[in-house]
Amino acid sequence: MSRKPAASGPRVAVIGAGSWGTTFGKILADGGADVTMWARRPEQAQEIAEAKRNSQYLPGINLPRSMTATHHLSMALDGVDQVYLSVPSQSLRENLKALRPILADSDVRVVSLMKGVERRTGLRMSQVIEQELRCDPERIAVASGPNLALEIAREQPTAAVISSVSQDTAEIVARAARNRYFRTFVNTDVIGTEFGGVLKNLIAVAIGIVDGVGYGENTKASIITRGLVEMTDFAVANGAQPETLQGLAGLGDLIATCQSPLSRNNTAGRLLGQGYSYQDVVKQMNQTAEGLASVAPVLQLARDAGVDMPIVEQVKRVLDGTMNPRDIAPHLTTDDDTPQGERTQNGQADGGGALRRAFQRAFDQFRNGGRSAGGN
Ligand SMILES: NC(=O)C1=CN([C@@H]2O[C@H](COP(=O)(O)OP(=O)(O)OC[C@H]3O[C@@H](n4cnc5c(N)ncnc54)[C@H](O)[C@@H]3O)[C@@H](O)[C@H]2O)C=CC1
Ligand SMILES: O=C(CO)COP(=O)(O)O
Repeated sequence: MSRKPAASGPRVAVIGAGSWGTTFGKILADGGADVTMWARRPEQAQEIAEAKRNSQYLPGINLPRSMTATHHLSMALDGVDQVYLSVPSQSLRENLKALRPILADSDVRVVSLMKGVERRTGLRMSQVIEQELRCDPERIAVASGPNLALEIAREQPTAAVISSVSQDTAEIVARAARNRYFRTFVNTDVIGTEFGGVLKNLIAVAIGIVDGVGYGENTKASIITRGLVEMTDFAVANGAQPETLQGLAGLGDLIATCQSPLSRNNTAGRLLGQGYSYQDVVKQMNQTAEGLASVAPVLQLARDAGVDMPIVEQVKRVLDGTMNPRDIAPHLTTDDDTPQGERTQNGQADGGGALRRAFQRAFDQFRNGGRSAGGN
């Protein structure tokens, strides 16, 4: 048996050996980390550990020799510095319950690779992690960006963003999760970074519907552009910074997911556009299409924040079978047709965020006796 090459980086575990978890394990191992994958199924763990393959999720890809795998959680987590989570979002909470006894009182950093919100609570994945592990948010990071797994597994050059409320954590994780084909940037806007990944899935379902019914590039470009406005309004109303949505986790991922036939959300939309019902689509998908479960909680959050999301609303109606996919448009056809400002529904550049920040700066300056309060 060949000896495992020594790692130069941190010891990490990746929980979930589907297409993204396994690809991220490869990214980390190729960057020098000592990686152990945890797979739910023993035969999958065995294939990764022994054959250095994950033939179901990454056909044709050779995994690094240094990467190993187990289906025993305690073995995967033994002595780790960082844990990366990549299971379907709706199963995260139950998985965290098993991790809690091992991770709760440690200083291990926990990184979400997922792009969904919890259907029952509307919580983002980092919020579910914080609740279930009862851990300091400074220990949590999220990774997002235009990251179609199979392209990265083929080592095609790609960028991503690592976000944490702690700049330190973001930088530590970004240093581990980079190599010659994968470059990570950092930010501290966790809300914007997570919602970017969640919301582009919903717009990708809409674009799939457009493809499925056979409409062309104008319809797609209109929906992508108005979709970005919808994403920005929603995220900003929920506390994000608008510029995050212009970055890799917003616009970048929107482009990748809407354009690629590799996208499962796009594929699900295409089937809906071709006339398959929601139930048929779920049966046909053998991988995770997070957008389908995120539609309802996102619309609820939008209603709570007073944000209109006409494109996401139409996706919901198609899923519910109450709208003909051929009626999909960048606007609701039932809308009143009063001309709207283009940039956002409020006619402001970022849903009011810039205005709010300007007020905050003026207020801080006033409090400081006319001196600048510093920061931004
Ligand atoms: N595949 C991609 O290109 C990317 C995916 N993501 C995100 O990564 C997350 C994981 O997605 P993928 O790896 O693509 O999905 P996948 O469908 O390829 O794999 C899911 C994995 O989770 C396992 N699993 C299913 N139910 C489970 C449960 N109840 N408990 C534990 N494990 C369970 C499956 O056995 C499989 O190993 C999603 O949130 C997705 O949005 C993010 C970026 C890229
Ligand atoms: O998040 C992704 C690319 O960044 C993957 O998209 P899908 O989940 O639609 O395949």
